[in-house]
Amino acid sequence: MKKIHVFDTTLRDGEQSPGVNLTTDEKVKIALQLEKLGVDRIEAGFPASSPGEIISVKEISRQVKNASIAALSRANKKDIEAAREAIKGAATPCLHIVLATSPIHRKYKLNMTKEQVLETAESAIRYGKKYFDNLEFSLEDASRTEIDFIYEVVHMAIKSGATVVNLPDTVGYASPETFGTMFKKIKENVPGVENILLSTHCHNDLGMATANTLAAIYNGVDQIEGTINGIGERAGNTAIEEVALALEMRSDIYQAKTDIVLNEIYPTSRMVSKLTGMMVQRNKAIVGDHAFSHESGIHQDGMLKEPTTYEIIRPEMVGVSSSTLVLGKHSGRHALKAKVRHLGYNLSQQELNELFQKFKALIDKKRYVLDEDIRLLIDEQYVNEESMFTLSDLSIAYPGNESEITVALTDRHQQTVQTTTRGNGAIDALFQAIDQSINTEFILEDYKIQSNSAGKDAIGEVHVILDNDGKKYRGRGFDTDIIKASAKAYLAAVNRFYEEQGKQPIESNAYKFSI
Ligand SMILES: CC(=O)SCCNC(=O)CCNC(=O)[C@H](O)C(C)(C)COP(=O)(O)OP(=O)(O)OC[C@H]1O[C@@H](n2cnc3c(N)ncnc32)[C@H](O)[C@@H]1OP(=O)(O)O
Ligand SMILES: CC(C)C(=O)C(=O)O
Ligand SMILES: [Mg+2]
Repeated sequence: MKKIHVFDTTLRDGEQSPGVNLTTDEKVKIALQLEKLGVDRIEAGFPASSPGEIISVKEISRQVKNASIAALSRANKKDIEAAREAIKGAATPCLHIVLATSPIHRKYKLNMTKEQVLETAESAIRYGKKYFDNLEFSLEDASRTEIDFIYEVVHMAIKSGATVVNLPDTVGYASPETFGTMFKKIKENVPGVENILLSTHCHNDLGMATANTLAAIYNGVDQIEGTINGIGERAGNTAIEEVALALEMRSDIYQAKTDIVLNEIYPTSRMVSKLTGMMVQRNKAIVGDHAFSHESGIHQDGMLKEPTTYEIIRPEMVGVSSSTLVLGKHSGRHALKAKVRHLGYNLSQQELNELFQKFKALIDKKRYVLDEDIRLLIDEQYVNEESMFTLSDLSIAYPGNESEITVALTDRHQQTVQTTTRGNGAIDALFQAIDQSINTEFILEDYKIQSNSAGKDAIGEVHVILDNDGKKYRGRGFDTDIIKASAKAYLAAVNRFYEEQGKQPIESNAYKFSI
């Protein structure tokens, strides 16, 4: 079996999904989980994009011990220096230089001739090689580049010292047939290609990212790039979990394997979804809620007789499991620990203790605590503990047919702000009250609510996207009370706003007191 190297770009291309802006702590958590998942290289970010990005990439480089850490850079010295500064502490750093090669990008974006593209790329690679043994060069928009020019650029990159050459389908334009042929031709026509890792990076604009990636593997690539849950720019990137499973299930075709630890897939997917706020589509392959559900009679009959009639992947294989252990009012820490393990999470003793307190609080409100409830409680623990504001009190009244909300928010300095507002419904009043408390106005661009477990007392999950001056902030909140879940989601987005801007709240006129 040929080994396929996995280059994860959840923290770089994945973070390019609109509205996703992870804090350093969140990025480190994801990076450590990606390492556990067994990816070979983690693209930690694009350091030249902001000083905050350099800090995050540095911290990831410090904490991740086994996986190689890559940083993206345009083909210029300034970007390369920023990348160098950010990943110099990594165990195995890798500089990733990108420059577009297609006629459209050359003409309209870069305003460069073919010769200028070659010269610019070569001098960037040679400059980068002074500091980095591992260097990847990407021909952005390769799938729309003339094949002869691809040969020239790939050859130049190899001669200049690139150790990985990546051919992305940047705009998701490729089809498996043409994309596979491109790699076959490169292997046949470019001298020295056998001495480097040939890589691919696909986007999902036509829903073919996984198919194109597999076609590339079939035609000889050594490395694939992608993200968890397929998040990323526009329609997203290749979903790593889909490729890993396709290779596992169809080794008869591809004769290739990744080092992905399959049963870490589901916990990783959950973590990425919760921290990015990007919900996984229910029918998404491998990690969607319905990926292993069987609804119709004939299928259920088949499953009962012999699961392989309708199930090609055992859910446990990817870390999805349901157990017969029922958690209730009288359950203790041992049962909770066993359930947590069964659900695919590894928690420290302190995390388990915190979860136990939350579990006991929930069982006072809910008759049965289901697997999904436990997952939500764990996911909620991922919320940044360093939040600017937390919800300390909330009450609702309906005087004269109007909705009136009183909300109390506590900041990091233990100052509490209390505001009472009326609105056109409880949610309108609630969000206005929060805006007034923090003296900042957000546009509510999206609001979604769903029940995540069964029963009238189920936990509600709310997602919001807020807009402030054109920038988007996502937030998520859980509670058995949906008004509280909405307040938590709104505050999670507000906290992201403050985190990103490094801002202090503006003094508000709301009633303020210390606790
Ligand atoms: C295919 C991909 O996903 S590539 C990664 C995309 N990711 C991102 O862009 C996220 C981070 N980006 C950013 O924060 C900003 O774009 C920055 C800080 C990098 C640059 O910001 P600005 O200096 O304001 O430039 P802006 O983004 O508006 O324009 C890009 C410039 O880089 C040039 N450029 C684009 N790609 C490259 C490249 N690979 N190498 C060299 N120059 C490039 C463009 O031609 C343009 O130059 P111009 O100003 O001379 O026309
Ligand atoms: C930086 C490159 C690899 C990229 O993201 C793309 O071309 O899509
Ligand atoms: Mg990309």
